Amino acid sequence: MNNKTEAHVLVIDDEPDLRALYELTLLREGYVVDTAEDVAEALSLLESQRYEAVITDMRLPDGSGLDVLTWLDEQGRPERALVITAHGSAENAVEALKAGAYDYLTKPVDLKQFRMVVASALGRGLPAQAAPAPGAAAPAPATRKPVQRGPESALTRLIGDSAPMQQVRELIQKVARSMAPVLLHGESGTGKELVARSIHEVSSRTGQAFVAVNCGAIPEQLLEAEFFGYRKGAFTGAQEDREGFFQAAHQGTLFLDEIGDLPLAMQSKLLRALQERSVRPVGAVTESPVNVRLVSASHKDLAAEVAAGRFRQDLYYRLNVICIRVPPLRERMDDLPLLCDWVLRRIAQDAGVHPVPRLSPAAQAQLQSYAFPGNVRELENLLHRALALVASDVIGAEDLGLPAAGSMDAADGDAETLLAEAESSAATAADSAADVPRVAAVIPSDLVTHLDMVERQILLQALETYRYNRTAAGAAMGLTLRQMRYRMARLGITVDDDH
Ligand SMILES: Nc1ncnc2c1ncn2[C@@H]1O[C@H](COP(=O)(O)OP(=O)(O)OP(=O)(O)O)[C@@H](O)[C@H]1O
Repeated sequence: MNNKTEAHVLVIDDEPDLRALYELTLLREGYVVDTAEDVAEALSLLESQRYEAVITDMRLPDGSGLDVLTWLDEQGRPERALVITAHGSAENAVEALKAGAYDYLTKPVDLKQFRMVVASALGRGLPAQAAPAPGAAAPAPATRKPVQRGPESALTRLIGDSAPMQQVRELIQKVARSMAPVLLHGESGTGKELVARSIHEVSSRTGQAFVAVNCGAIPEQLLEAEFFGYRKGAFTGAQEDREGFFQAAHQGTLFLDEIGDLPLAMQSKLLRALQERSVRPVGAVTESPVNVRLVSASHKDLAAEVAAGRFRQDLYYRLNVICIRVPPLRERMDDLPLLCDWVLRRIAQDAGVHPVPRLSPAAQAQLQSYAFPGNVRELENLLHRALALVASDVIGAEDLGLPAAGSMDAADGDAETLLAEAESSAATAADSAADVPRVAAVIPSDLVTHLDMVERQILLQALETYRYNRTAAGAAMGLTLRQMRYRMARLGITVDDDH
């Protein structure tokens, strides 16, 4: 029995047997329980009493569980809501999460899972049997990104006051209050992992594990073992029990980066684990429940991947309950001074350099006019390199190793400074196409992604120039319509009509 709790829980269900079953299960856990059989009775109890959690059936005689959720939201009530949905009704579950439910359970309710989900909603420890198998080794570190734990929280490290970043921050705070899966969409280097980590740290799971996995970095034949663990002797080389990412992230958050890279077979297994909330290690006979909050990310347009048959629609639906778009740096250039400042301070501190070097006005102007196809990661690399090369404590434009003016059109306000500073001819908007090969003046940390981004920019530019006529835009670059279609699909570019 859980003795640290006197939590009040309200159960709403019109079936007397189920109501009694839930009540009894919760009483055994040491909670104080009230029950209601419809929306009206539930609301009258809620008006006179605060609860820590409300568990409601979706279908009720005088309305729906969503009515209770809406009421709680409108009243600004702090109760965490759990919704019980009919079996196979993914729509209901997604709808409930979008309406603000903390989590959902599917009928027929598995009592072990029921206890686990309620405990999680109440921020309590979980039943012992839900924990990973005792003695199981942690997953192979090679496939886990190192956890960077600094004194500052991830949210504090997420620099930027621009409107798009403020929006991202608000969404982080909002989604951290529930268990709803979150899909982060954004180009490489925009800070998706930092956002995922922030969601974890703001949520009640903060003291637990945050496990970050790059799905594209794991060989296909190892995926199942890495995700779900394995038992000793399951295959040659399995010399001990080993837990997978799911067990390692138990009670915490699992961040699946580049989820679009998972092969279809693994997508099915992942979907099953999410639906059942339990995993079966390779070579094990039974499944064990896991309580994991999932955040996934992709730089690909997953909807386009679904349309192309490369990503399971049902999995996409499950992952994409809440989508946060992490904007590219070029869409939030207002944040550049703050970011430069922060990055320079950090690099100088790590390198023991005093005083922290500053950027000359010319260097600032040049950065401001650069497109940053590799986003914040590219900015970091660029400043790292500049700091290593600079002889004084002022970083000049020449230390950045960028073309005289970036691959993007010079920002209006900076054009004069750029003209004055650049020794070579200044770029104008008309020069930008000719500048493209110079985008890689700084050696990219990930060439393939970098080239994809460059290609994407060129295709978009051509499409815009030719009013989204793919045949004309393709022809201008020596591509047939077929080749153009292929490249656009690969890079997730869509246009409305088939021109
Ligand atoms: N808003 C930001 N403030 C401060 N640092 C940031 C910000 N966004 C990104 N960074 C830094 O940029 C680097 C790349 O960020 P991160 O790994 O989160 O990007 P990502 O979108 O997950 O990239 P990828 O898709 O390639 O994995 C990290 O060092 C991160 O700390």
